[in-house]
Amino acid sequence: MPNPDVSPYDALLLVSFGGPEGPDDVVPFLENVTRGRGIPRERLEEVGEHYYLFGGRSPINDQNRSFLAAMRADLAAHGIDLPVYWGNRNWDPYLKDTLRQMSEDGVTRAACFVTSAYSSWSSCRQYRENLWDAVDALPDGAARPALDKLRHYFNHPGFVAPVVDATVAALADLPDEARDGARIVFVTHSIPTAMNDSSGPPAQGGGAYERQHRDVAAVVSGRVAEVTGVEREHDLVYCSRSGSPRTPWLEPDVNDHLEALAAQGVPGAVLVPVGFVSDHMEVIYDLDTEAMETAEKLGLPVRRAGTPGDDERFVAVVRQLLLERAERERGGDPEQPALGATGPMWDRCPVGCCPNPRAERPALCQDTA
Ligand SMILES: CC1=C(CCC(=O)O)c2cc3nc(cc4[nH]c(cc5[nH]c(cc1n2)c(C)c5CCC(=O)O)c(CCC(=O)O)c4C)C(CCC(=O)O)=C3C
Ligand SMILES: [Fe+2]
Repeated sequence: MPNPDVSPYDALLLVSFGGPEGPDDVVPFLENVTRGRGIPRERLEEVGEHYYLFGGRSPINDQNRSFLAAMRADLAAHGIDLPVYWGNRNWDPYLKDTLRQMSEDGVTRAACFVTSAYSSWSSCRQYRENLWDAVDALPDGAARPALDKLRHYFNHPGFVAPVVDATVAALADLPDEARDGARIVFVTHSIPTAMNDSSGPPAQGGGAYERQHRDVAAVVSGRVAEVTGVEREHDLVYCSRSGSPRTPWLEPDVNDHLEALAAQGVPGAVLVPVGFVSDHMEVIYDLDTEAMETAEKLGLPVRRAGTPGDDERFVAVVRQLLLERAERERGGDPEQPALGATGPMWDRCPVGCCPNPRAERPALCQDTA
C-alpha cells in the first residue's frame, strides 16, 4: 500500500495549555495564565496550593510528552513521515519558541491539534490567538509557516469510544447496590456564562460550549446503556470555577450536585470528566481530591471515569483528522466521522466565532471576512 498523502502539510503541531514542572514554576505559571484577567489574589493562592499538593508539578506536560510519543509511533506505523512539534500557551515549550524552530526547519504548512475539544473563547479562539501571536513574533525575514487547526473532535468516534469504556469500567467498580441506580455525571470546566452565551458562530445564536457537551453526554450515556443493558439518567455539571464571585459562571458545581443527588436518595454516581482529554490538575485535584472528599462526607459511592489520555483510539484521531483535512485541502470530499446531533465541525471557524470577552484580537484558522 502506498504511504498516505499528507500534502499540503509538512508538519504537525500539538498545541496545549502547559503547566508548572516544579514548585518554583507555580507562581510564574499562574501569572502567565491570569495576566490581565482580574482573577482575585485569594483564588490564585488557592490554586497555587492545588499545585503544591502535587509537588508543584502539573501532570499536563508529561501527559503531552506521552501523547507525542504515541502520536509519532502511530504516524510511523501508518507510513506517515512527518515532523511533530509541540508548543504551549502558558509554559515551556512556548508556542513562540516552537514556531521559531519550525520556521528555521523550513516548515511551510502545519496541521495543528489542540488538546481542547470544544468551542468557546477559552477552549478554542484563545489558542487561535496564541497561534497568531506566535507567527507574528517571528523575526523579520523569517519564513512564516501557515497553520491550520484540525476540526473540533468532541464528537469524533475515536474520542467518544474511550470515554464510553471508561464510564462502563467506573460503573463496574461501584458497589453492587449502587450500580444500576447510579447517575452518570458528566463534568467539564466552568466558564463565565457570558463566554458560553457567545460561544460558537454568531449565526447559531451562541451557547455552543454547553450544547456540544450536552450532545456528547447524550451519545456516551446512550452507548453506556447499550453496553450495560441499564438505562441511567445523566447530568452535565461543572468544576474549577474561577474569576470574581460576582461574575456568573456555568453551574451547578460538581460538589453541590453530589449533595443534591445524595439528598434525592440517588445510590451512587460516576463522574465522567468529558471536558478534559487527560488527567489534568482539574481532574486530579478538583475531582479526585475535592469532589471525592465531598462524596465521602455524604457517604455517597462515587467513582471517577478515566480520560482518553493516550488511548490508541484517541491518538489515532490526530492521524485521521490530519488525513481528512489534507484531502479536503486538496479538493477531495472524504468521510467526516461524527456522532450525535451536531455533525462534523468546520475546518475554519466562522467570522465572529467565540469572541474575546475583553478586546477583539487577531486569530488564525478562521474565515476571512
Ligand atoms: C474552558 C477551559 C479549559 C478547558 C479547555 C482547555 O484545555 O484549554 C481550561 C483548561 C485548563 N486550565 C488550566 C489551568 C488554569 N486555568 C485557569 C483559569 C481559567 N480557565 C478557564 C477555562 C478553561 N481552562 C477560564 C475561563 C479561566 C479564568 C481565567 C481566564 O479567563 O483565562 C487558571 C488560573 C487560576 C484559576 O483561576 O483557576 C489555571 C491555573 C489547565 C492546566 C491544568 C494542569 O496544570 O494540569 C488546563 C488544561
Ligand atoms: Fe483553566
